[in-house]
Amino acid sequence: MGSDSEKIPCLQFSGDFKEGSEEWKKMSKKVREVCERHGCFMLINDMVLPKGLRDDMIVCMKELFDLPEETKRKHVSPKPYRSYNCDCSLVTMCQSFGIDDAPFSPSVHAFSNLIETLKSTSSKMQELSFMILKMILEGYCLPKQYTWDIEEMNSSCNLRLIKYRVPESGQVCENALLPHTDKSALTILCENEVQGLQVLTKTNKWIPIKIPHQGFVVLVGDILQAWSNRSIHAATHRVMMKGEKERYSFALFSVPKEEAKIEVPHELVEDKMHPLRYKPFNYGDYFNYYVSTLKENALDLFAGV
Ligand SMILES: O=C(O)CCC(=O)C(=O)O
Ligand SMILES: [Fe+2]
Repeated sequence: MGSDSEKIPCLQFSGDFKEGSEEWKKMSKKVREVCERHGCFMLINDMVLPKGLRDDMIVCMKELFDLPEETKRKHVSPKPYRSYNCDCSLVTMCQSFGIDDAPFSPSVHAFSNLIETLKSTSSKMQELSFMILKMILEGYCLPKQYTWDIEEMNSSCNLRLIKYRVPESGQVCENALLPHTDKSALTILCENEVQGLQVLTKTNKWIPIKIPHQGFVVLVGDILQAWSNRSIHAATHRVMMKGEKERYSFALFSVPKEEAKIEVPHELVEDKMHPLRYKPFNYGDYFNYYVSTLKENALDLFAGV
C-alpha cells in the first residue's frame, strides 16, 4: 500500500461549478497539481456524466460480449486497437472492442442496439475530457490562445470496452493488462464493481485504484505529458485480476487527429529549470512509431530532446 502522499486523490466536480468561477479556478489548480504529482485522479462528477450511465454501459457491454465469437470477430478495422481483440499474446486475460469516433459506423449488427448508449456515453465523456483539459490550461495560467491546442488534443476519441476473465481457481494475475502509458492526451475510465486497476507511483510502487461507485478515473496520457514539457506525468498503469467475478471496464481516449502537431507552449519552457524536453512532432507519426515498436519509453525515444 502507498503512504498518504501516494494516495490517489478523489476530486468532485459538482454544485455551482461554472467555468471561470472562483470554485472552478481553485479546482483547476488542484487538477494541475494532481496531474503533475500522480498523473491520474479519481473523479466524481454528476453534472456532465449523469448517474446511472455506468450501469447502462455495463449492461450494454455484457450483451455485447455475450454474443457468439464469430459475430464479435466481424468487428474489424484496419486501424490498430479498433477491432475486436481476444486473447492476443500480450493480453491473455481479456477481450476488447475498440470503437472509433462518434458517430459510429457499426460493423456488427448487434452494435445497432447499443449505439445510442455508446454514442451518448462517449460524447459526454469527451465533453468532460475537454473540461479537464481547459482546467489544466487554467491551472498553468496559460493564455486563451492555447484553447486551440487542447481542442486539437480532444478532437478525436476512441472508446474501448474490455472484459477480463476470472483467473484459474484462486490465482492472482498481476498483468491481466500489461503495464503501459496511454497514447492519448487524456483517458477517462470506468469499471463494474470489480476493481483491478493499479498505478505505478513515481517511487516505483504499484498502488490499487479504488474507483468510487458511479465515479471515474482520469489518466494522463503521453500526449499531455509531451505538450506540458513533462510537467504533467503520464501514469503507467496495469490491471491485476483475482477473485471470482469478471471485470468490465470502458475507457474513452481523447486523441488528436493524426495530422496534428504537438508542440510545447513556450511559456512552459525555461532554460535552467524547465529546458525543452520534447521536439514538436506529428501525432500520427508518433502513434505509428509506437505501434511498430511497442516500446515502453516510445515517447522519449521518438520525440525526446
Ligand atoms: O481496464 C482497465 O482498467 C484499464 C484499461 C487500460 O488501461 C487501457 O485500455 O489502456
Ligand atoms: Fe491504459
